[in-house]
Amino acid sequence: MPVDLAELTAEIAAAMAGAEDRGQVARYIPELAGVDPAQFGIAIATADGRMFAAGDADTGFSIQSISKVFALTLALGKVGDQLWERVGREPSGNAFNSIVQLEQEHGIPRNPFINAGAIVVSDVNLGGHQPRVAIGEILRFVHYLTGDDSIAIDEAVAASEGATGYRNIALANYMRAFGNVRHSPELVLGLYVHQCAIEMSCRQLALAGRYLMLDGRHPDGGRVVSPGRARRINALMLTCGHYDASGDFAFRVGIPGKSGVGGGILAIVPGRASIAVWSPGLTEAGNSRLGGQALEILARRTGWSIFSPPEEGD
Ligand SMILES: NC(=O)CC[C@H](N)C(=O)O
Repeated sequence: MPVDLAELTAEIAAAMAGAEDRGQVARYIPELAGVDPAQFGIAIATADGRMFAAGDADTGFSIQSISKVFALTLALGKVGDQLWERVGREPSGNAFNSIVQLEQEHGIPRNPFINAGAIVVSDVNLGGHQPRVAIGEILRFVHYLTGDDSIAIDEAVAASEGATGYRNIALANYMRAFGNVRHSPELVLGLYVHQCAIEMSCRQLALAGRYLMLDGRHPDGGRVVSPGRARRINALMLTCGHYDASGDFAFRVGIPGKSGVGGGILAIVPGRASIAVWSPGLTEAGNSRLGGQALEILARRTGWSIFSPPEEGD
């Protein structure tokens, strides 16, 4: 029998409201340290155009590394498969902000979803312009995907990370030394911290992810990316979207997902659903603790793991 998604989202939100171990809110970006960990939201946009939401699904949060999905989509649109000469496609097995592999691997980051890889993607998206121009382009892309022009950048979060992001400054400079960052690190990071500081609610994020469940199509009929590209972005989300906990996420949930240290996760069930969950407390690996648990329950109850055979009438 098909699952009632209205009931299920409400049930998951209620279970998460009472959860005791909620993880730790990110502290290394000062502006994020003050976010109330008691919050939880979930929103599901389905392929047939319905939306189910529960909990704090309309509260805005910092999407942080989830922005790497949209930035990657734009960069692939600009340089196509040439991007893969500068960024790999393998899980890193290291923390999101690790520098350790870069020396051995000649300044080529393992994948576009760790910070080093996303910084190279920002270098591509900068394309000789001022950060302001490239930031405008990413925001316009998100407006187009959601149909919501109210989505904006939280300038306080961007400034907070810009002032304290010493690891990212190190990563950008290190890759500059290898020639894999081509603009000034300061300009590239200007773009990077602003894209991370985009604020969205679960409902908005679920809308933004729809092209990835629809084989690259915009729900309004246009094409955002080719089917093959949508498939590959989903593959990268499954293998690299949760950093060194990507294997565990695939094991427990079995759905492509991209997390951010703001506590959000965007998860894509190809052909079925674009899901956003948010709870600010994180695991040690920097992924939303309750967000991961919520998706685990959702996948089990719906049979939406990509490793499950499709059920008739579902
Ligand atoms: N995992 C994340 O969300 C990291 C993004 C954050 N802006 C950083 O660069 O550290």
